[in-house]
Amino acid sequence: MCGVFGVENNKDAANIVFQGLLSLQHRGQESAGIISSDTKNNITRVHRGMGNVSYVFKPEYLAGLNGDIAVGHVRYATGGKSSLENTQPFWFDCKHGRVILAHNGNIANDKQLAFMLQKTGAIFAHSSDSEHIMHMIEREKGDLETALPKALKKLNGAYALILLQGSKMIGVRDPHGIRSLVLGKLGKSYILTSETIAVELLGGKVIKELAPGEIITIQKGKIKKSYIFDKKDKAVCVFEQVYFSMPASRVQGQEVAVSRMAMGAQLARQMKGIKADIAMPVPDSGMFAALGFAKESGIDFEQGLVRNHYMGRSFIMPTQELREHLVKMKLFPIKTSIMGKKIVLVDDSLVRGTTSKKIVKLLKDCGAKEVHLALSAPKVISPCFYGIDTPTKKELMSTRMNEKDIAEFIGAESVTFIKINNMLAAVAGNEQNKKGKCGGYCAACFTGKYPTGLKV
Ligand SMILES: O=P(O)(O)OC[C@H]1O[C@H](OP(=O)(O)OP(=O)(O)O)[C@H](O)[C@@H]1O
Ligand SMILES: NC(=O)CC[C@H](N)C(=O)O
Ligand code: SF4
Ligand SMILES: [Mg+2]
Repeated sequence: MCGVFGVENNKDAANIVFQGLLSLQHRGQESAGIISSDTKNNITRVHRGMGNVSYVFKPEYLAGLNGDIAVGHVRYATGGKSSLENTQPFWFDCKHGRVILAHNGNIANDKQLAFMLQKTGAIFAHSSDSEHIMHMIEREKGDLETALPKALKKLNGAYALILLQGSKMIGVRDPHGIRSLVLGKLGKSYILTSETIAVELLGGKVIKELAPGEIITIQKGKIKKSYIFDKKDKAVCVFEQVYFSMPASRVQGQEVAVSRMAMGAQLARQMKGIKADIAMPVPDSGMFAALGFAKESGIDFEQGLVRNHYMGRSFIMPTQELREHLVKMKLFPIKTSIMGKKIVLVDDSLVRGTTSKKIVKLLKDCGAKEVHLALSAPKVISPCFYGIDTPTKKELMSTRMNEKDIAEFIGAESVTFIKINNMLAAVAGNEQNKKGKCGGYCAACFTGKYPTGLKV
């Protein structure tokens, strides 16, 4: 995950980035940073810290970040520990002058790269995979824009990058387009960011989602160059549709809320004939799937769980202890809605099982008669190496248990996962899905087939 946001040609650059990061907070809660440059006087200003955006950027820090170009990052660690030293953006003084880098994604061959780089004299200042990208660029001949595609071809993984060099802002999307990058316009400034909502909330206009393998160079309000440096089969992360993105954002042109409702409707068709009093969402991310389920099945939608919005997302917390604590603290039951009811509980996904176990118990403690858990994502059976922290198979509940065992373990009457083709049929860019392929989407965590050819 992680969120990136860059803006150029704007006197209020850091403040715009700050607002952009606020709207991307759901993509990374561990740390946040902004680097701005005053390009006339060649001054770079940096502020990074652990915690949420509004906590890190107290007004006095934000006020000190003046400049006309800036980039920001919210981090969900996947490579290297969750620490201040790994908080992005990073800046480097190198043969290309001062270069600033923000990365969403994960480099799967980072260990091999690190070994090679260190052996040949590299000194690392960070322990995250993102630094390796810059080292690789620096080893290539030519100016930054010449070196960039040569270096990127040596990476195996997923990346949406924003680089700043003087008044230039460069955006890169990996050859499969696994991670997203959106181009927007705000007055005379261009924006590059992870989600459409971050542009639109500021009153800007979304121009396009960058194409897989696209590099775009923008300078002083003008697009200087845009080309495809490497094109592979499109494989956009389907989990953006399932869980990561804001429902109001568009992924491959389709509003995420629409995709989630369609997934819920597909689930209802799969579970046709189920007898229940209410369809209840697990907020937040299960909300639209439950709505779709209720509409399609005719079972009443009822919100029996209320989320505390002052607390973050549990799945992206860095330790199991923190995840368990957060799930416990963040959902309140509405007892009147729950007591004596047969409930279809709709959530977007079951990964480690942390959420489901706690919630089913909560509902049963409040007097629910039956709980049938319905998931709008298929079984997660393989780790993600592209920017999600599910590094080992043994952490994934569906690799150890079938539906019956999971139901027993979490205390539910039944558990149903959406079938993979039904999920893919619900999302946009799905022409090939009808032929039974994951056309346009990466679904490796459900299939074990990695678009970049990784083997586990
Ligand atoms: O099986 P698990 O390992 O518990 O992971 C899956 C759960 O985690 C996510 O919720 P999260 O609390 O992160 O975010 P949300 O509030 O946006 O739903 C997701 O929506 C599922 O509820
Ligand atoms: N989730 C992400 O995009 C993380 C970016 C990078 N791999 C890091 O750990 O900082
Ligand atoms: S493996 Fe899963 S979470 Fe990772 S990029 Fe692919 S679809 Fe997304
Ligand atoms: Mg959830």
